[in-house]
Amino acid sequence: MTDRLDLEPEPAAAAVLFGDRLELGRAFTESLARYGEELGLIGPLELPRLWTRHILNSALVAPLLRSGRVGDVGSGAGLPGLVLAIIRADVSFTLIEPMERRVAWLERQVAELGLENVDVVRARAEEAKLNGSLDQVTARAVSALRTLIPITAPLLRPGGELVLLKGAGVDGEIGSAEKAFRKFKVHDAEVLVLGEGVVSEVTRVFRAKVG
Ligand SMILES: C[S@@+](CC[C@H](N)C(=O)[O-])C[C@H]1O[C@@H](n2cnc3c(N)ncnc32)[C@H](O)[C@@H]1O
Repeated sequence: MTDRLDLEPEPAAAAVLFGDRLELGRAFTESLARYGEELGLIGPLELPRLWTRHILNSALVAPLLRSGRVGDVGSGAGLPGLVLAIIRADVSFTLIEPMERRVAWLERQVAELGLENVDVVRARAEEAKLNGSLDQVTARAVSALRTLIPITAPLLRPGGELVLLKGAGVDGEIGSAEKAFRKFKVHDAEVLVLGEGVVSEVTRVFRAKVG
């Protein structure tokens, strides 16, 4: 599989984003390229753009994290949670994922990469028994804000922050999520566009405080 993958088409951005963790980032990406399709973690069409669309897309979020405890809801293949844990060794990550096969993959990657800042919890976010304990919550490609806010916001401590990776339709999602904003006390919401002029595919983040 790796012969179909251009592992690092944007080396300057990769060096800046990963710094001295670049080798670990490459090791994770190579594992995902090798086993991701077979394990149902990543579609075959995504392999050639694994680095630009998935790894760098996740890595761009790293500077938004404060030191503390971050939960990644619906980690799946480890996006963005494992990529962020590789870059931010100073942050404690809890990867929340209900599917057994994906949890096994995440646990194996944590062991193989030697990451000491990651716990993996097998659960749906709404059943994860983490309510009110996290400083920030990330999620990528899990669901629209209208349904994502009710499962992510309760995990945060008062004043905690949502850092949700979103597509180009994020403004429409915000318009449809007003009821959830009110119910879960979401405020100071903003959309950040990360990586403009640095990478070929920018990352959009919905960031907001809760409580
Ligand atoms: C489309 S995948 C995206 C995976 C990864 N975040 C990515 O960007 O590639 C959605 C993931 O969310 C998980 N998921 C769905 N509902 C969830 C819930 N209520 N709590 C936690 N994870 C959930 C699924 O099992 C799946 O792994």
